[in-house]
Amino acid sequence: MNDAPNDTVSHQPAPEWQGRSDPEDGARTLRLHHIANRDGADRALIGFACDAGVIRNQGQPGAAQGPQAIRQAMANLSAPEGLPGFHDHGDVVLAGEDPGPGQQALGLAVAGLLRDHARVLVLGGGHETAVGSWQGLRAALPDARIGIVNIDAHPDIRAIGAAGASSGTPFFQIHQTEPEGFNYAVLGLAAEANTLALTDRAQEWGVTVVADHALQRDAEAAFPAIDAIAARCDTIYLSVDLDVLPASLAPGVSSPAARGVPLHVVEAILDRVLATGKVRLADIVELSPPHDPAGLTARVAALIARRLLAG
Ligand SMILES: N=CN[C@@H](CCC(=O)O)C(=O)O
Ligand SMILES: [Mn+2]
Ligand SMILES: [Mn+2]
Repeated sequence: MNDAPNDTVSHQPAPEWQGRSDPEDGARTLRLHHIANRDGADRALIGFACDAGVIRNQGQPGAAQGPQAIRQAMANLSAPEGLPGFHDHGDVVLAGEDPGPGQQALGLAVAGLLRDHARVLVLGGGHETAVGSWQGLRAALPDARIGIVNIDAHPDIRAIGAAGASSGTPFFQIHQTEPEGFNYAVLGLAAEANTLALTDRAQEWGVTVVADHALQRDAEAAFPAIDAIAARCDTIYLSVDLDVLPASLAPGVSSPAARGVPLHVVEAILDRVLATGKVRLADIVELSPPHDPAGLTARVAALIARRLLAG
């Protein structure tokens, strides 16, 4: 990994992956912890231990513990058929109040990993993770038309106020950097959780929005948006904010959803996006372990991570 840009950022090496083994059942007993850090794997994992953006966004701190909790929940999941392995590159850790230096370090790391891997999965962190994820993809693919698919109750296009950039501003920041060719779809938006100013801005910027109401039974309503972005873009950055899920399943986020989009619908959306063959980069954000006492949200995040590594 590249050197951290300043002393508020450090790198925590990947932990040892450990878990259950069942040798008595023969060869096909691999779990994710068995295939972590295997030579030749073309999938990479990196964490962003940061909740500075959530705190600035008046949210609940805790997302900095997200990467470790997701890894732990992943370890004993079965290794999917056809996934030979993945490399874990540890965490970029931000200690300060400004997420910027951490996002920059994450971006450098992601860019490096994209050179050697077909897909990189980032474990956040608050949704400020997205700025680092996107910077890494842009650095690795300077000429690509990037499409962004964000599965989220919120568009996260808040203007930057006195507090500075936060977990509510990442896609505003990306739009500021590249207003031309801003290809952004938000799937699962909850009208009640966003002011009209934000939905107006989304409309003004040509953001594709599919409401949570349209995604209660199945994922059909999201397919045209996914297919259109795939047709327009060379590569897709897929971001999954766990607060899109109902609070009954994902209580451990800063801003839990009363309604939310059911997990089977989120999974069908993921499969459709992965089936485009254009996902080089994905992230899972907003897990807050202190608000997840039973570890349920981490388990849901782990299922999503497994799918994103495999698909
Ligand atoms: N990451 C973004 N989160 C939401 C949080 C809203 C809330 O705390 O109620 C947002 O900024 O819109
Ligand atoms: Mn978000
Ligand atoms: Mn959200």
